[in-house]
Amino acid sequence: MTVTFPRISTPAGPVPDGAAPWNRQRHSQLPSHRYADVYARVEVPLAERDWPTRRLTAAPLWVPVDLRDGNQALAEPMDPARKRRFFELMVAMGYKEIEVGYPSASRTDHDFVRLIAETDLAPDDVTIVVFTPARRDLIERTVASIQGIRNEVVIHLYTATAPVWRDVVLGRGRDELTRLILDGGRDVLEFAGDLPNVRFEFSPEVFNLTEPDYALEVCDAMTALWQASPERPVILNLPATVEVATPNVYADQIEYMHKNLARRDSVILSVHPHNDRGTGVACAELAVLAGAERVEGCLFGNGERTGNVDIATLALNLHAQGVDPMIDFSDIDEIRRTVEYCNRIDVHPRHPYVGDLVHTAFSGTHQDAIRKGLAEHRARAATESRPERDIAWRVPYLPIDPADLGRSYDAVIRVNSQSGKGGIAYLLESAYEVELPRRLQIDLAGRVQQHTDDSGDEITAAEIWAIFQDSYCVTAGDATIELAGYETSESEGRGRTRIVLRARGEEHVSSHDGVGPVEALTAALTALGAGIEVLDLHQSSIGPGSDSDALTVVEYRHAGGVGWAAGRAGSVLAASLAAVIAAADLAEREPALTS
Ligand SMILES: CC(=O)SCCNC(=O)CCNC(=O)[C@H](O)C(C)(C)COP(=O)(O)OP(=O)(O)OC[C@H]1O[C@@H](n2cnc3c(N)ncnc32)[C@H](O)[C@@H]1OP(=O)(O)O
Ligand SMILES: CC(C)C(=O)C(=O)O
Ligand SMILES: [Mg+2]
Repeated sequence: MTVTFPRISTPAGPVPDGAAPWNRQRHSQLPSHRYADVYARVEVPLAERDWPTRRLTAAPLWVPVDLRDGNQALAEPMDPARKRRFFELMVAMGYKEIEVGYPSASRTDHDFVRLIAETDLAPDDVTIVVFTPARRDLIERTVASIQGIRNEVVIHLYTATAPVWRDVVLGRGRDELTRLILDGGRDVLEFAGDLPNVRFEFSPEVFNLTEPDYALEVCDAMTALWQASPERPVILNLPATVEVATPNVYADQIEYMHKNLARRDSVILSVHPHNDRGTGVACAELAVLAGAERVEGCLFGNGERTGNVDIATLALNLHAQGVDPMIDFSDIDEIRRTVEYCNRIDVHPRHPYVGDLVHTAFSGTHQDAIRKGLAEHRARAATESRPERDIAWRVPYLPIDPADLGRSYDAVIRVNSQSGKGGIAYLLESAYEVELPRRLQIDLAGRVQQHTDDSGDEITAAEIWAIFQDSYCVTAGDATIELAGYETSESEGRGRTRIVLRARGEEHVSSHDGVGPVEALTAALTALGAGIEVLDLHQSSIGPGSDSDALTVVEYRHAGGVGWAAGRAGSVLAASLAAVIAAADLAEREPALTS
C-alpha cells in the first residue's frame, strides 16, 4: 500500500543566513513571521536576578483549582456528585486551600458552595476560595453564596490587565480599567468586608503580558484598598493565563513583583501558570525560586487548552528531590481514578509519575540496569537491616521508588522486541521465582526476540514461560526417549543406579556402580547411541515455599553442538534426570536448533 502525505512537502527554501555547514535544515512553509517574541510584546524588567541561584527547599501552599479553572474547561462540567467526590479527594490528600467554584456562573457551582455552607463537608482547617469577575451583580451573588460558611473563605476577584484584553475585550484604557477593578474591589468590601472569616485575592488576568509598571500599580492599589496587613494578608495571584514565554521570563516577572510590591509582608504572592508551551511546571518551579509562596493549578494538569500547571507533578518533583510536598500521593492510582472519573478525561500513559507506563522499561539496557539496581537495593536493605522502603533510592532509570506511590514492581519491566535478556529474566524471576543461568538467559532471549520480532507485540511472563517450556522441556507424550524408571541402592558401600529407558517401543535396562544418578543416566543414554555430555547443571525451584517444584536446567554438548534442556519435577533428583533425558531428546530431534 502506498501512503501519501499530500499537504506536507520537504522544505526547499534557500540556505538560511548563518547556517552551519553541518545543518541542512531549510526554511519551512510556516508563517512564523506572524508571531512576535515575548520581548516585543511586554517589557521584561529585571536586570539583576536572584532566582537562578536559589534552591527549592520547601513546599509552597498548593491551591487546587480543578473545581473552577479545571471545571470551566470541561466539555461536560462536573455534576454535584463529581464535584463532591473531587473535593473529598483533595481534602483527603491534605490540601488546605481549595478553589471550589465560580458561584455566579452556574447552579451547580452555586449549590456546591451552599453544600459546604450547610454541611460539614469541609473540615475546619480548609480554606474555601470562590471566584468572581469584577462585576457588581456577580460579586453580590458570590458573597450571598458563602453566607453561613464557618471556614475561612477567600473571595478571588479577577480582571484581565494585558493590552490586547484592555483594547479588544474590555474596551478600556489603563486608567479606566483601574477604576473598574477598584470598583470591583470596593464592591467586595461593601458586601463582605465585615465578614471576619473572609480574606481577599486579586488576579490581574494575563499578568504575564501586562506591562510590569501597570501590574504593580493595580496590585498595589488593590492591597491599599483592601488594607492588606500581616494579620489579614491579601493574595496577589499573578497568572500566566496563556503561556507565551520561556520559564525564565516568567521568573523574572515574578521576581520583579516580589521585589517591588508595596506591603510585601502583607501579601501572599501566588502564581497560576498555564501550560500552552508545555512548560507550565518549569514556570511554577522558577516562579517559586523567584519569590512565589502559593501555587494554583490542577491535579494532572487539566484546564483551559493545554491545561493548568500540574500540581501533582510539581509536588512529586519536590518529593524526588528529597523535599516533603506536604500532600499525600501514597495511592496515586486511586487519585488518578477519581480525577479521571470527575473530569471524564483519561490521564496519558506517559504523564509524569502517574501514567501507566512511567515506571516501565521496555528497552533491554534499561531493564538490565533496573534489575541490577533493584537487586542491589534489596541487598543493601538486608545488609543495613532496614526496610527497603526506608533506605536511599538509587535504582537507575527510576527517578523515584514506585512503591512510594502505592505501585508495585510488577510493571517495572515489560518485554517486547526492544528488550534483552535482563528484562526476560526479571519477568521470570518476578512471576515464577525462577533464576536462570546467564548463558541460558542469552539463549532464551534469542528465542523470545524471534517471537517478538515476528509478532511485533509485547510478550507476557506466561508467554515467555511457554517459550521456555517449548524450547527446553520435553513432555512425556512427545518424547522419543523416556526414562521409564530408576532406582538407587547401596551395595558394598558403593552407590548403584538402575536405569530403565524406553526408546522406539523397546525397554533398555542397565545398572551403574559408583556413579551418581545423573552420570548413570548419561551412561545409559550413551549405550543407547543417544549420548550427551552434561557441561553445566543448575538446580532451582519454581515459586516459593517447600512444596514448590524443582527445576533443573542443563547445558549439554552433543554431536550437533551445545544446547540447553530443562526438567521439572517434585524432587531435585527427578528434575535433574528429566533435564538430562530432555537434553538427549532435543539433541536427537533438533540438532541444528540447539547448536
Ligand atoms: C482566565 C479565566 O479563567 S477567567 C474565568 C473564565 N471562566 C468563565 O467564564 C466561566 C464562568 N463564566 C460564566 O458563566 C459567564 O461568563 C458569566 C456568568 C460570568 C458572565 O456571563 P455573561 O454575563 O453572559 O457575560 P459573558 O460571558 O459574555 O462575559 C463577557 C462580559 O464580561 C466582561 N468581563 C469579562 N471578564 C471580566 C472581569 N474579570 N471583570 C469584569 N468584567 C468582565 C466582558 O467585558 C464582557 O462584557 P460586555 O458584555 O459588556 O462586553
Ligand atoms: C486566575 C484566573 C484569572 C485564571 O484562571 C487565569 O488567569 O488563568
Ligand atoms: Mg487559569
